[in-house]
Amino acid sequence: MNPVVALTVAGSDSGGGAGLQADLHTFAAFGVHGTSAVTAVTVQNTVGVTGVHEIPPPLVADQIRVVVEDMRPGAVKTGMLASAPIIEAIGAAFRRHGIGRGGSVPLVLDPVCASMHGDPLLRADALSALRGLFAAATVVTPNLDETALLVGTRDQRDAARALLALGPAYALVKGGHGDGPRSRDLLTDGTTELWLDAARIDTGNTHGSGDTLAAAITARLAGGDSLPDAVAAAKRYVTRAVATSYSVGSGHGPVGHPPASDPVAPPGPAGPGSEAGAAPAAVGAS
Ligand SMILES: Nc1ncnc2c1ncn2[C@@H]1O[C@H](COP(=O)(O)OP(=O)(O)O)[C@@H](O)[C@H]1O
Ligand SMILES: Cc1ncc(COP(=O)(O)OP(=O)(O)O)c(N)n1
Repeated sequence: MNPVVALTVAGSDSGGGAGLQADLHTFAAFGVHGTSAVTAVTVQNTVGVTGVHEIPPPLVADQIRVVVEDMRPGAVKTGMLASAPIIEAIGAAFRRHGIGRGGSVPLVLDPVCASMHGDPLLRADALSALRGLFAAATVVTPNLDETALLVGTRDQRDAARALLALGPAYALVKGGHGDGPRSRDLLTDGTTELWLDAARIDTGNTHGSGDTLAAAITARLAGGDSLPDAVAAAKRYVTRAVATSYSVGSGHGPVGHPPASDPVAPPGPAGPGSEAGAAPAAVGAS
């Protein structure tokens, strides 16, 4: 049986811990075939980011086009988007190919602004372009540093409200960078609230945790989960990923990517991977 397909639109982390490398590891752990549109190449290791080379915007859009036309991803994730022109090219490509709200393919938007060391991964003048992409998202998944930049607050409920005003169907506001004993993330669509709670694991090796959470949501959405079910499965997965993190290099090591305990089932005979399912995938974008 052929696997379902997911697409990540993200930057490369030469250290292999975060970015599209973490996304592809996560997709594979869920049994999902991972594809990628590279937005930027970062010069990065466990200590920090020392260089960024942006990919020309038409080339980013073309990577999306060839993947979508040929392989029909069931869900799409965005990570490091680097600059306003790249974000605008991606937004146009998403509209053209029916990705995100208003289309048939769910979109998980992780608004990456900086690495865990504070190195910028988004140009300062690109914040408004990034906010402009939110209306296309099924869910946005910022951490509290990102909510401070995007909507001016670190309070999880206030941030979720302000994010939803920008148009995504759901906001998942991560609380993971605090110092408390729990790792609590808030998922809301403005009507219902779901707190995803796990014990904080005592480790400095959490590089790639945000990417892994968002990629796991994407994998489960590609398999047809509802958004709340996908987020619950992804939270369970990222907790295991942090629990299996390891030291490599002299800085913050990466989270592990163990096989998922609830992998995505391949599509049935009429699914998106079969000839009978050759129409564009419609897997519950909300
Ligand atoms: N030490 C930890 N123990 C358990 N869960 C963690 C830990 N660090 C992060 N997480 C979880 O990993 C996910 C990603 O969190 P976070 O590190 O805040 O993202 P980002 O990498 O975008 O900053 C969240 O669900 C968070 O609660
Ligand atoms: C190329 C690239 N993309 C994203 C990140 C950030 O990864 P994330 O998992 O959100 O967070 P940290 O691991 O940096 O806390 C990155 N570093 N590089």
